[in-house]
Amino acid sequence: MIIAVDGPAASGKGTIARSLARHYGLPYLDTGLLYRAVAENVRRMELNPEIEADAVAACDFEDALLDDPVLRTDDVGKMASIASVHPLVRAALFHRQRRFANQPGGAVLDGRDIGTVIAPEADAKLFVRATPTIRAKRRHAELRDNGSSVSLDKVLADIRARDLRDSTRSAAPLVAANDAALLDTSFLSIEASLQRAIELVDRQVALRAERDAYRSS
Ligand SMILES: Nc1ncnc2c1ncn2[C@@H]1O[C@H](COP(=O)(O)OP(=O)(O)O)[C@@H](O)[C@H]1O
Ligand SMILES: Nc1ccn([C@@H]2O[C@H](COP(=O)(O)OP(=O)(O)O)[C@@H](O)[C@H]2O)c(=O)n1
Repeated sequence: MIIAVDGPAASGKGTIARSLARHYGLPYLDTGLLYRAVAENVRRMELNPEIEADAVAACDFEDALLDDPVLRTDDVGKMASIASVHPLVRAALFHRQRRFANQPGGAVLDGRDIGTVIAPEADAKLFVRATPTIRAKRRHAELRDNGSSVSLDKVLADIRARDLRDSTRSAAPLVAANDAALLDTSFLSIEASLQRAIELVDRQVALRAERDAYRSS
């Protein structure tokens, strides 16, 4: 079973996707980390993420980079959003994500374009959202817990800028797939949003099974 979880920054998609993976016993990939690794590599190579050839040159990174806590910072998130605009960057990361999604037994992936581009055939798709202010408060608390002194205003401004860039780019923009179930976590606790996510996945999987049975009857 492939489960695609998409949504904007700090909507709760990672929390939900990780828990769905545990619940269904599936491997999990946070695809945002791949784009964050490219961004950090661009910085280390002293290249410019706005230049497509520079960003592409940074796509060849060591897997160990994915474990570096620096990838979780706000600045790297912003640079990732700049580098991920380029079609050739997305192409360079495409096969790795497809392979992960297509492994025997399936997988859970979260990102921006999982349900639309990486795994359009996914058995279940969620599009997770929450208001920008609530997302900024969550991300601010998270960054503060990790030792950052960034202000809430700056986090909110960064989230708004990232939403705009991610949803207006021409290559694989942030958009809900037509067949994705919407899950607004603004006023749900983590526990309640997980519960709802499991209900939505189970419902999509049951509907798909019914449809397949009908077609082959
Ligand atoms: N429903 C929720 N209520 C409160 N906090 C949440 C909720 N969902 C996630 N969080 C917290 O918000 C932060 C961002 O969540 P995360 O799952 O990493 O978002 P995303 O993967 O969409 O960027 C984390 O600190 C997480 O614990
Ligand atoms: N599948 C994906 C995942 C992330 N990204 C980009 O990478 C940036 C960082 O993604 P992320 O998922 O780690 O960010 P958060 O939602 O955790 O803040 C996003 O703002 C997107 O621009 C993407 O383009 N496609």
